[in-house]
Amino acid sequence: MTSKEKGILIVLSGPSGVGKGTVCKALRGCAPDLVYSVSATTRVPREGEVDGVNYFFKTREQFKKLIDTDQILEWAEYVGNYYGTPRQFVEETLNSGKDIILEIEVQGALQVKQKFPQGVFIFLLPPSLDELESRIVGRGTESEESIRSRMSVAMDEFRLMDYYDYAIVNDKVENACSRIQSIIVAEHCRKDRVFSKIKQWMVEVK
Ligand SMILES: Nc1ncnc2c1ncn2[C@@H]1O[C@H](COP(=O)(O)OP(=O)(O)OP(=O)(O)O)[C@@H](O)[C@H]1O
Ligand SMILES: Nc1nc2c(ncn2[C@@H]2O[C@H](COP(=O)(O)O)[C@@H](O)[C@H]2O)c(=O)[nH]1
Repeated sequence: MTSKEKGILIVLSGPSGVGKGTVCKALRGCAPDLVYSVSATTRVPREGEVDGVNYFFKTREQFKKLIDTDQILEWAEYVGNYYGTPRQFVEETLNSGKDIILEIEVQGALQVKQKFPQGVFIFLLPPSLDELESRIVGRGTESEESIRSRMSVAMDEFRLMDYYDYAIVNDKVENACSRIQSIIVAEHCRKDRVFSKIKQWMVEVK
């Protein structure tokens, strides 16, 4: 019997406002087979955000219960709110052979790296710090205080970039998208991933 090859877990991190969400949205068009993890958060929804689509919006009590019942793969507190990845959806997607992308901040990414060292960790960079700030400001969703906190957290995040496998610049959304797609294609060709399939052939032929 042939065992199904598992999908690849991809983590996309980068400072707030760099364009992770925008790039992921564009990826949906050019990489339709990629599955997107929807996180849980205690943050209040922004205008237009839909529960279950952008996030699963939770109270602090509900979020803590998810942690206590082992339903969260990783979680972190970011600028006063909790964010976490529902575990079951990620595991089921990988077991079904599909690739999944998690758009999460660095503390959570490091937890994922411990649990899935074979995952692919991508850090998205802005073309410059000025451009980063003008993207957060231009989005128009954050208070001045939140913008300051997010810019300050960004500096801590840059320090942890070394834990990532790839760093790509989001100069233009289409460039960032095609860079991520190239990484995914290359990762599928890594000999250790391909070799596990060949080993299965060897077992079958014996
Ligand atoms: N390549 C780009 N060039 C110019 N503007 C961009 C680019 N990518 C994203 N933006 C703009 O930057 C702003 C922030 O983008 P986005 O919300 O996707 O960032 P994010 O990294 O997901 O932020 P957060 O982590 O806070 O959710 C948006 O207004 C978006 O339109
Ligand atoms: N550790 C996790 N971080 C997450 C998750 N979902 C989103 N995030 C990150 O939080 C910040 C802020 O997001 P925002 O929507 O309030 O702007 C950003 O860096 C996201 O990538 C998660 O499940 N775990």
